[in-house]
Amino acid sequence: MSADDGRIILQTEALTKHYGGVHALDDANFILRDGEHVAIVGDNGAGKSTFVRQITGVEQPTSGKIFFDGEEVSFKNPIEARDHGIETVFQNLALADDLDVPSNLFLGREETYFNLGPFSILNERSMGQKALSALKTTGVKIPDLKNKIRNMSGGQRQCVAISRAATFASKLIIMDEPTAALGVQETAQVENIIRGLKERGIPLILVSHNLRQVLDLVDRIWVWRRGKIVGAVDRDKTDGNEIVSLITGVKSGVDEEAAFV
Ligand SMILES: Nc1ncnc2c1ncn2[C@@H]1O[C@H](COP(=O)(O)OP(=O)(O)OP(=O)(O)O)[C@@H](O)[C@H]1O
Repeated sequence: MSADDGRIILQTEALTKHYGGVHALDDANFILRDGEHVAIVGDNGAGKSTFVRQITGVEQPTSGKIFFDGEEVSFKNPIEARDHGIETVFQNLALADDLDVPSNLFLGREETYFNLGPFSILNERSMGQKALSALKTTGVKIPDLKNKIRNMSGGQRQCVAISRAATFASKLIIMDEPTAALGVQETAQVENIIRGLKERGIPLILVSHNLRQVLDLVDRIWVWRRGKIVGAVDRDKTDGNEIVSLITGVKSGVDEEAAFV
C-alpha cells in the first residue's frame, strides 16, 4: 500500500503531552490508514509509549486532537478505546495472574448463560472452545489452557495477551514492544500473529526497538526523537541506515546494531 492511499483510520493533530516540565510528546501529527501496518521507533525516552497512552485513553493529552474512524475522539480510559475497536498490548500486559487462559482471553467480556440481576453463570465451555479456536487462528501453542497465568513463562503470557488483542481487534491493534522480553521461537510466533493481522486487514501500530523486525513487518516507519516526530518513511524506500540517522540525529557512520537492541 502506498503511504497516500486509503481511508485514514487514525489521525492526530498537534498531539502534545507534558508532565510538568517534561515535554514527553510535542505537536505529533500522525496518520494511519486502514489496513496499514506501521512502526513507531525511537531511542529510549523518545515519547513512543506516551503517544500510545494518549491515543488509547490511559492518559489525557495536554493539547491536540485525535480522530478515529472518521470522528474526533477523547477516550476516558482504555475500555472506551476498546469499545471503539482498538485493542492494545501494553508493556505490562494487563493479565490476571490467578485466572487460566480462556478467562484471560475473555477478561471483561465474559460469556454468561444465566443472568438474573447481579447473578450470572459463566459459560466456561463456550469460552474454552472459543479460546481454543482463537489460539488456533493466531497460531499460538499453549500446552495447557487450564494453567494459571502466574505459572506460565514470560513468552507464553505475552502470546496470551497478543492472542486476546488479535482475537478482539476489529479496527486497530497497538503493540508496545511485544517481543522485547521474548526468545527466538516466541518472537517468531508473535511475528506470525502480526502477519495474520495484515492478511485480515487489521491496521497495526507496532512500537519496537528491533530494526530487523520493523523492516520485515511494516509498511511505514514513524521515527520519534525527544518527543517529536522527525520522519515517516515507507518501508520500500528506506534502509536501516536512514532510520538510525533519523533516530539519533546523526547523518552517517552510525553503528546500526548499537542503536537497536
Ligand atoms: N508519568 C510520567 N511522569 C513524568 N515523566 C514521564 C512520565 N511518563 C514518561 N515520562 C517521561 O517522558 C519521556 C518519554 O517517555 P516514554 O516512556 O514515552 O518514552 P519511550 O520512547 O516509550 O521510551 P522507551 O523506549 O524507553 O520505552 C521520558 O523522558 C520519560 O521520562
